[in-house]
This record gives sequence, C-alpha cells and structure tokens, in this order.
Amino acid sequence: MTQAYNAPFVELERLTKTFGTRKAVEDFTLTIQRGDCIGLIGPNGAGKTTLLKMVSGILQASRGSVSINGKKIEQQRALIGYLPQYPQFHDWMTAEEVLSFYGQLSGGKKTALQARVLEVLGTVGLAESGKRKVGGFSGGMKQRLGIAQAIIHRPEFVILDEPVSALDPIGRREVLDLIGGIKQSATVIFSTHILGDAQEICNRFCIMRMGQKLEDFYYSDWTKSKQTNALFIECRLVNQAWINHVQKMARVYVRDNAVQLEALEPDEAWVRRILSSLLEYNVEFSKIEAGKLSLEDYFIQLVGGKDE
Ligand SMILES: Nc1ncnc2c1ncn2[C@@H]1O[C@H](COP(=O)(O)OP(=O)(O)OP(=O)(O)O)[C@@H](O)[C@H]1O
Repeated sequence: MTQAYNAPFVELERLTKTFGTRKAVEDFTLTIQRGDCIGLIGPNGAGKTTLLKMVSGILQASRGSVSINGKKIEQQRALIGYLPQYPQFHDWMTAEEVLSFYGQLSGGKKTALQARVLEVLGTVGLAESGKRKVGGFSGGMKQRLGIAQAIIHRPEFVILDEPVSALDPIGRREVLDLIGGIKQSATVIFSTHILGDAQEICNRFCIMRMGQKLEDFYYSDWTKSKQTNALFIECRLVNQAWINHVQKMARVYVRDNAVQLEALEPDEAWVRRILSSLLEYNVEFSKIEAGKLSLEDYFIQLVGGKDE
C-alpha cells in the first residue's frame, strides 16, 4: 500500500510515565513526520530521558502509546536506533567488536556485518580506531561509537539522548556534524539543553517542562512569527516612561541598556508604532535591530528555571 506523502511516521499519543507519585511525563502527544529533525528541549528534570526511553520502547509507558507507521512500537523496533544518555561499553572490547555485537543484537549475521561495521566506523570518524580497545577512547570517541551502535542496522528513526552535552567544543562539533549527516537519511529526535546546537541542525523543536509539552513548532514557522515581531533597541539610557508606554504593545525585556520587545498583538503597523514612540519619548538609542529573537531567549522566557 502506498502512503500519503505526509502520513504520520511516528505518533506519541498521551504518553505518561509515573514513578511512584511523581509524573515524569504527562499526556505527551506528538506527531512526527518523516524527515523531521526534532530538538527536544527542556531544563534538567523536565522528563526528556523518560520520554525518549518510552519512544524507543525500552521503558514501558504507564499510559498512552507510541506507534510507528501505524503499528505498535514493539513490532517496529528494528526501525529504531537509540543512543542512551550515558552509553556504556566494555572497556576490553575493540570498537569493531562493540559494533559487531550490537549489529548481531539487531538481527544481523556476524559475517555479513563485517563490511557494515567498517562502513559505520568510517561514518563516525573512527576508521583508524576499529581495532583499539574502547577503554582507551576519549569521551568524544565513545560518544561517536555510541552513535555508530545506534545506526549500525540502518534505522529509519534515530533517537539520541543528550548526544552533545557532555563533550568539549571539538567533540561537540564532530558529533553535530555527524547528526547533520544522519538526518539526511533518517528521521531524528534528540534531546539537549544547548539551544545553539539544536538551532544549528533541527528543523523542529519541542519544548517540555515538568513532563509536559509546552511548545512544538517548525523553526521556519517560528522565525516567521517571532522574528518579524521582535525589535532590539540599544539605548544610551533606558527611559522608564517609554518602557511603561511600550509595555502596552509589547513584552519588554531589559538587560542593562538593551531592550528587547516582542509584539503582544502583532500587526503590520507594530514596528512603526514602536519607532514613533522612540521619537515621542525622546529615547536616546544607539542601535535598532529587527527580527533577531534567538531560540535561547525564547526558551528562557518560556521555561525560566530548572524542574528539579
Ligand atoms: N527510574 C526513576 N525512578 C524515579 N524517578 C525517576 C526515574 N527516572 C526519572 N525520574 C524522575 O523523573 C523526572 C524526569 O527525569 P528525566 O531524567 O526524564 O529528565 P530529563 O529532562 O532527562 O533531565 P536531565 O536533562 O537532567 O537528563 C525527574 O524528576 C527524575 O528524578
């Protein structure tokens, strides 16, 4: 049967996980389309790991369901590649042995896997290290090996839990480039609290807090709606009377002399009204920029502190 182009690929339906009395994830519903690269963003303790474990089928949901191509996740495990937050390997195994082992767990035959193991080691930049014992690997190398084990069986849906957070800038760069490559041929969801990294490679963002989905948007839609309705004004001196006035038209964030305005009810004349107000209130400004609200600013406005 041929599927409609935009038929849902993965569907999370009111996923809920309770540990004792604590709801780690609550009524989380999400439809993932093929080709999405989703950044799952949330403060510590928001429930990201718990959610991804349920989506990958390694943690039983207390309530709700996950389906892939309309079938229960239990029947679709072969389509999934999963990188846990803290991948563990036996130090005494070589990288080749690790990948061969995981490939066999996914149903591959040892002899048939040999070429694939070498191919994947090349993909993750470990071609020269295949015969080395994992115990001698750096954190970045282990993370790349973790990604290699997640993609050894050519999964269509790749789930990565905090793949970059623990790495130094060089390791992060390598892993980000790697995820950029993986998303060319697979649907990807990965959790992070480094917004800049997610912004670089994701086309879609899901923001969660206290187990619940706060926002879910495609970056292109978000930039259209937010960036045209945001203004950044650097003042020589912040004029409080003007701030009081613009608060009727905008959410106002003041940091030192920088004022960020986000339209309360955007319309075409909003920017013009703000600019007129600058003249009306004799605000001395040194710089005005339109449309540069960063995802990080937005996230901080939305989420604020930690969930722990
Ligand atoms: N096995 C467990 N038993 C009891 N509580 C748990 C368990 N696993 C997670 N929790 C709790 O569920 C909540 C969500 O945890 P989770 O690890 O999913 O959050 P997270 O967003 O991944 O956090 P971080 O960014 O710190 O990894 C936390 O309050 C956590 O303490």
